[in-house]
Amino acid sequence: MSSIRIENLTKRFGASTVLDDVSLEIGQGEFLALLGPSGCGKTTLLRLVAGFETPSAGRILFDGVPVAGEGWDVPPEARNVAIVFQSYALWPHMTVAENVGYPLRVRGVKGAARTERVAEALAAVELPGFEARRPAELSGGQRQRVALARCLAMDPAVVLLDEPLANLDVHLRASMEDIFKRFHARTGATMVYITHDQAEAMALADRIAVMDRGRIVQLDPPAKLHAEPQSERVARFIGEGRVADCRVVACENGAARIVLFGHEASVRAGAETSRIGKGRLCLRPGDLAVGEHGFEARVVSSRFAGSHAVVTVEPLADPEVRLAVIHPVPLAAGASVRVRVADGWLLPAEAAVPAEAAA
Ligand SMILES: Nc1ncnc2c1ncn2[C@@H]1O[C@H](COP(=O)(O)OP(=O)(O)OP(=O)(O)O)[C@@H](O)[C@H]1O
Repeated sequence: MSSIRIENLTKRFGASTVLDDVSLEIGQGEFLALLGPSGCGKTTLLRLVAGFETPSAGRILFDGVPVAGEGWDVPPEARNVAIVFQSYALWPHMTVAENVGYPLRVRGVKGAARTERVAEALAAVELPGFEARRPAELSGGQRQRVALARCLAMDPAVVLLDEPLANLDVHLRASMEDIFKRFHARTGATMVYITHDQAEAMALADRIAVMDRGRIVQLDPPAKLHAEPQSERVARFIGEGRVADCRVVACENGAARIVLFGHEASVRAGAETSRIGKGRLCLRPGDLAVGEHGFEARVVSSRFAGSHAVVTVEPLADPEVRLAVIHPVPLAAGASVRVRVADGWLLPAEAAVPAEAAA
């Protein structure tokens, strides 16, 4: 396993800057997810780490040793990096055992030693006994597990995964998430995992780097990212967050009293935040409750989600705002309700600009 240090990395293609002064440290054996909308630069960052692209500025170090930038350009094969793509990239003419054993063959591992390592890798991804099959005889999930087993056999220091579950259905994704976790525990490899699926990133990663237009806009463990978004953009991107204007009447030691649509409520704030006046509040569906108290609102629509419903409401005090509320059952459109603020997160002051104005 290697630590990865990315320093002021910029990548331009012609006139467009695809990565803009990105700095990031990934610890030895850490599982880091790169999360962001299509085109934000995730794959480009991964390709730079792998060595398929060279930086326009900045540098990349593995275990403190430069591999790219400022005159350094260690080729991909010398970086001990394995890559798992969504397309699996298995050789169709080879058996599963030959595919998994290929990196070992290249390194000169022969005979029983190779057979043993292949069997071990296949057991780790729960495909024992599949050695003689060809990729065409496998399901999508099984192919992806063979690709992982090939990675495992290589014993890489760094594993880069580019949306490896994108081609799989929902059920397979869940079971593959478990396999990735076990794979990570077994190899101890440093893993960088690209996804635009936040649930996947939350389920797998130690930390998540949220990217937006070539920059990292927040880097935090999943729970903190969800609970304490540092900008309006992240607040909206993660966990169906909605943002509304509020008035802060008291704020200290991580707790704030706010007035939202004429009603007072207690919410969370950054420990260092102490201000009163105008504020912007991030509200997740689970932060609100329909009941006997709270601000008046009208139900716009309801979406049934299995164990509960997500009800969209518009406050009477500001019908432009749409908020989502978790409720046991769907509610009829047009119904009058009261909504209580049970929790919420006061966005840091520097984030209190509308997303459009910040764009
Ligand atoms: N070789 C290239 N030449 C020119 N532009 C490129 C090249 N590679 C990527 N880009 C551009 O860089 C931007 C970022 O692309 P990148 O593939 O890194 O995004 P991404 O976040 O991985 O997106 P997705 O989730 O859709 O894969 C895009 O606008 C893309 O068109």
